[in-house]
Parts: sequence; structure tokens; C-alpha cells
Amino acid sequence: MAKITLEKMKHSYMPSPKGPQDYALKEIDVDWEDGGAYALLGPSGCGKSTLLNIISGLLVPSIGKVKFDGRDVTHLSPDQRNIAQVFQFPVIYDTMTVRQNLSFPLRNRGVDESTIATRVQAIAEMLEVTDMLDRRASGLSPDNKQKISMGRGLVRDDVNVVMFDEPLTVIDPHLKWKLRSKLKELHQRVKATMIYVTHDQTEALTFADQVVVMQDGEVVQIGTPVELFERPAHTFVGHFIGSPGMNVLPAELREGGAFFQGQNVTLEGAVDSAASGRIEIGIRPEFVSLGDTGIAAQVRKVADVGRHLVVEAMAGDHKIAAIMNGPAPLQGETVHLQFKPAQTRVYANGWIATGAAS
Ligand SMILES: Nc1ncnc2c1ncn2[C@@H]1O[C@H](COP(=O)(O)OP(=O)(O)OP(=O)(O)O)[C@@H](O)[C@H]1O
Repeated sequence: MAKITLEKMKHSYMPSPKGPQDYALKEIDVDWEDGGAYALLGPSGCGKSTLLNIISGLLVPSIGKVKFDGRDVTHLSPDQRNIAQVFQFPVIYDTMTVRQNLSFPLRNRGVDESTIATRVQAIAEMLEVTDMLDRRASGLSPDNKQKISMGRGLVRDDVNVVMFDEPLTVIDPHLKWKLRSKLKELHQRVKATMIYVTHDQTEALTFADQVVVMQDGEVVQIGTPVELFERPAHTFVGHFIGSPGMNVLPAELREGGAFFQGQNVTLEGAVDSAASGRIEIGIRPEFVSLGDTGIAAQVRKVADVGRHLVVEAMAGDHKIAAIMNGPAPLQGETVHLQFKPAQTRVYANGWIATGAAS
């Protein structure tokens, strides 16, 4: 396994790119530590596949370097990089048995038969497919075919990285959660460097120790699931992660404080003196509560989602979501919203601009 470094990397699909808008990947600098479980998360078109193809060697970046353990591999082919990939759709040989499919990547590298037998058995046990080993792959369900595809990606222990590209796309919704946690468990057992590409926050947050969030060709934050939830570095991360996402409200900076609709809002800490441009307050619905005083808002919707209520209220033209338990306010009722100060932050042009509470 290896540490993977993307150094000052940019990529454009255009022959002569002019400005940043012509780049599918704007300056990217990321270290993927040896043995880490990473998710690459972002909406469609943000550049995830481009990044993955650059790591795997299918694409050479316009600018910058890819390094495996410090060695420049930017111009090496996928074969020379020694990586494993699991794609959206199963890649297996229908005419072979499951055992032959799982053995294939090892046999191809000239591994001896007794090691093959041991590895295949171990992977089959981890994936709970031992009962299928001697069945022909053509007869398997799509879910099981994808499991075998994952097994083929994980069976070698000498690869630099295993990359998963939206691997649960074909999996039945009720089996998804099972495979998601299976993959996490597999990472803990095989300890390979893994990169899991997805646009689904639940998949990313379940699998990864570190989530790399991308937007519009840029990495906006790298952090643990808790860090991304608790302290989004950018309003995009706040929006994209969470259900519903973070409330982002227009604000004004005055007298060292932040004001929303003329009311002073207590923040987690001091606002950066350099903060300027578009000023917003970010507060997750989990940290908005009802009180006797606070921001007046009219309740528009109350949804009971089982574990809690999601209340949607309008403060003037601005929608504010609150997650709460307890008696539900009535639709149309005027309530007062309170923000938990330690979780209330200011963002300037999208980027966090308050110091963390000490
Ligand atoms: N072969 C290509 N030629 C030209 N432009 C491309 C090519 N592949 C991707 N792009 C563009 O590069 C940008 C990033 O696309 P990319 O496929 O990397 O995003 P993504 O996050 O993987 O999206 P998706 O989840 O939809 O695959 C998009 O604007 C896309 O239109």
C-alpha cells in the first residue's frame, strides 16, 4: 500500500484553457495517507471521475504530479501503477466460477496456488460468499456479482490503492446498508489505502475515516465525518452534508458582531478581521431551538421523520429549518428561534470566518 500525493494538480479537457472556468480540476493538493479509508464526495460534475482517472493513470493531468510513496508516477500507465478498481457495474467473467473470478487477479500476477487458495478463502469469508465459490458467475444476482467484483478488487494484498467508483449503484436499496458496513469492516481488516467515490453523503460518511469534499473542480474540505458535520469550512459542505443541510442566512457585520435582520446573533467566537464580501451566518438545524425570545419566524411546515421533527419556519423571506423533539409547533404559528452560540458561525464569501469556541 502507498501514500498517494496529488501535487499542484490541474486538469482541463480543453486544448488551450484560458481561465479557471476551463479547468475540470482547479489546483488540487491532497495527500492520501497509507492505509487510510477515504471518500471522495461531491455532486455530479464536480470532478470526481477526473480525479480518480488521474490517480489510476487513465488520464495525465494538464499540470502537476501524482506520486505514490514519493515516487512520481504521473506518466505511468494503469498497469504500471499496481492498483485495483471496483466500478459501478460488476466486472466479472460470467463463464468462470466465483472461485476462478476471485483467483484471477492473483493468478495473473503469478502468485503460487497455495497462496491463491488461502487468499480467496479469506476474501470469500469476509464477503460471506463461501457457499457460492463453485457456482458459475453467470447465475448470480446483480448484488452478488458486485460483491464478487469487490472481492476481485480486494483479493491482492500488494496493490498501492483500491479505488471504488460508486460501487453500490446496482445494489438493491435494502442491501446497500449491509454492503456499506461490510466495506468499512473490510477496510479495517485488510488495511489497504482505499478511495471511495460517491455523491451520496450516507455512503461517504459510513465508509470513510476522512472525507474529501469537492465542488466545482476544487477540494473544499477534508475532514472526519464529525468535523464536516460540526464545523463545515464552507457553506457548500454545510449544505451538502446533513439532512436538512445547514441554514445559511444573509448577515451584516457591525461592531465586531453579526446581525441577521437587525438582530445581533451570538457566535462561536470572534469574526476574522479580514472577513468581507458576502457575509452569511451558518447554523445547523440540529442547533436551532424554540424559545420565548429570539428570531421571530412563522412555521410553514412540520414533518415528523420518526426520530425527530423537522420544523421549517420563515423569518421574513428566509427559510430556517430546526430539528427538535417534543411538542410540535402549529403550522402558521409565530415562534421564536434560538441558535446555539457554540454552533453559530460566520462565513465570508462561503468560507468560515469565525474562530472556534475555546
Ligand atoms: N472526456 C471529457 N471531455 C470533456 N469534458 C469532460 C470529460 N469528462 C468530464 N468532463 C467535464 O469535466 C467536469 C468534471 O466531470 P467529472 O466526470 O470528473 O465529474 P464527476 O464528479 O465524476 O461527475 P459524475 O458523478 O456525473 O461522473 C464536468 O464539467 C464534465 O462535463
